[in-house]
Amino acid sequence: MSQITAVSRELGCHYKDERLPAEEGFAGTMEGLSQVKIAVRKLNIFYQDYQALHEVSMEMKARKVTALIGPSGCGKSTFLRSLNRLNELIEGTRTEGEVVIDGVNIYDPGVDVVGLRKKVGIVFQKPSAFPMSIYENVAYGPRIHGIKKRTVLDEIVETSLKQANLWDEVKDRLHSSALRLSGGQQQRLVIARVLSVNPEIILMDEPASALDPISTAKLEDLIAQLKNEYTIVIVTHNMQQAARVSDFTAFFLNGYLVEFQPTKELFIHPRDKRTEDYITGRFG
Ligand SMILES: Nc1ncnc2c1ncn2[C@@H]1O[C@H](COP(=O)(O)OP(=O)(O)OP(=O)(O)O)[C@@H](O)[C@H]1O
Repeated sequence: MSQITAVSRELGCHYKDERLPAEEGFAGTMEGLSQVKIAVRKLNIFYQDYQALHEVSMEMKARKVTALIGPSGCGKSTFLRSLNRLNELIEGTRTEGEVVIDGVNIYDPGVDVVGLRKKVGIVFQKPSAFPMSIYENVAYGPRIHGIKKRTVLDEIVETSLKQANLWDEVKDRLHSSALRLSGGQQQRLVIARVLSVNPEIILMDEPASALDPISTAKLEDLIAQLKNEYTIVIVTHNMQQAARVSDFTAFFLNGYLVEFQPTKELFIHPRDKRTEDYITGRFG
């Protein structure tokens, strides 16, 4: 099965080259009316003298999943990390342009970075449970933000684990080491940890790339649930995954945003030849 046929299956429709009628009426529907949560304007990012992103502008909508796709090294992770100012932890990086979240440019002087990273949580590729109990992994963030009362922490831990679809699997061993969990469980634990501090946006950098197919399916189900409450931006190498989980897809190439469209539109009617070449597997 070709890559594009596999993607078409996930979308429940057909790519134009498959010579079946493409779906119409995608743009301009309710999608167009949802609120913009993150607006990126003319973003340039440099590692020392190397420019990793060039004049990237795009808007991500509230309670939608936006997927970032593109070949290795095209700038997806750099872009993702710019959304909660994580790049500045890497020495020698420089950012120009604006990332406006709920009307505030997060690069303005005076922005509280700790508060920003609470509001915009991130999940990385490799599940990174802390070497402590399951309970303490989830209670860690709320404790740092000043919550001490045990009953409140208990409630946060339970709610976050339930939201991350992990509660039933761990409720009888909350005080055993998180490192004994499987990779898929650890990844959901990390998501519970992110949820425990009440974020509004969740960034995910290839969250399923180290997971087996069953854990990946669970994670994708979880993403579908979480978007009812959170705005999600996900980097993925897997186009079928982008087709399955996202509402919008951005295609990056060599540090440039080549195309950004509703996911179905991008996969059925790519506007740019380079997007078409990438999604049909001609390179990447
Ligand atoms: N810390 C760094 N120092 C210098 N250059 C970097 C650094 N991190 C990334 N780069 C460079 O910036 C460019 C974009 O990297 P980035 O990791 O954002 O791409 P990516 O699309 O996420 O790649 P991948 O899919 O392989 O993770 C690459 O050329 C990379 O080599």
